[in-house]
Amino acid sequence: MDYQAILEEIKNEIQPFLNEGKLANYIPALANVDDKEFAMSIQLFDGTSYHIGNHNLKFSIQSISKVFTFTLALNHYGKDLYKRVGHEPSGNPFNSLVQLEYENGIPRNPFINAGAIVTADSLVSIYKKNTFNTILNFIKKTSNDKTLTFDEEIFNSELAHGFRNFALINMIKSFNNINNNIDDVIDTYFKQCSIMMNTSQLSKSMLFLANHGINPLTNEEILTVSKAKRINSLMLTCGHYDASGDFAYKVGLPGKSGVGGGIVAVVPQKMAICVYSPKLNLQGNSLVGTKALELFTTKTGLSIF
Ligand SMILES: NC(=O)CC[C@H](N)C(=O)O
Repeated sequence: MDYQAILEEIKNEIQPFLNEGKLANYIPALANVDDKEFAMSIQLFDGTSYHIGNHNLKFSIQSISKVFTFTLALNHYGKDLYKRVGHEPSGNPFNSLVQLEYENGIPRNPFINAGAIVTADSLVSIYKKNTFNTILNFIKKTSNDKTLTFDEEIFNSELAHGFRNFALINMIKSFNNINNNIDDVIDTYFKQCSIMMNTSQLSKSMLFLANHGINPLTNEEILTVSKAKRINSLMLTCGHYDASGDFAYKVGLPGKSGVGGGIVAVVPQKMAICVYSPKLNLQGNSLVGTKALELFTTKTGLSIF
């Protein structure tokens, strides 16, 4: 298949949609980006990659980081982790508080903010003050890239404006589902969200999920087959919050979005894809990113269905 030609077609066809959607300005530093930006990368198992747009432009990975932290936590705790965070879609916005009280501080899944905060807490229990470094090193390993860093300004901006996340963590703590100091946990969570990557690095970093847990570029086992299956299914059912059904319907791939405008998607046994465009739809997922992935699976037939 001529992937480069397909990427060119997609770039042409998404042009009208670049005017739609809205930047995530509830974290003020996230709005300091060119809102018409578009980039897309495809990474195959043999090391070949295809790109369109500004694939060297780094953006804040935001909730895409939740895939990495959940992978780390699942590796460490196994099934016990599900006592503290579930694996059902929430049907609610990513930062919603309502369900959490009814459900006694047990977040529905690890990809909504509440679930990612509990996941971060579970990692702080193991790695203490070294938690963020452990997360960053893990992403460096999966992407085979030692240069990754986080953006201090975005981190501080979220720390200063993350009222929702402070409400979530306090509510969860009141149900005894946070074991560590709130500031240490929230610090870890905001830092992981502020990690900066481009579409090329992110597509590489997700390859292990397309290959039964083994990074095909390094042959390193990141996860067992069974755990890789679980994470893919969580990405399919929960990776786009209350638009997960819509994403599965239109795109038909396990995927994870972030409010920084990135989306990663996994084509089992074949490739990982990342697309970036910062303006978001109403559910907080990249509007053009979703459209581009829909065009990709329509043109190539490469959906899981
Ligand atoms: N959906 C997202 O990417 C949300 C992450 C963001 N840091 C927040 O907590 O609000």
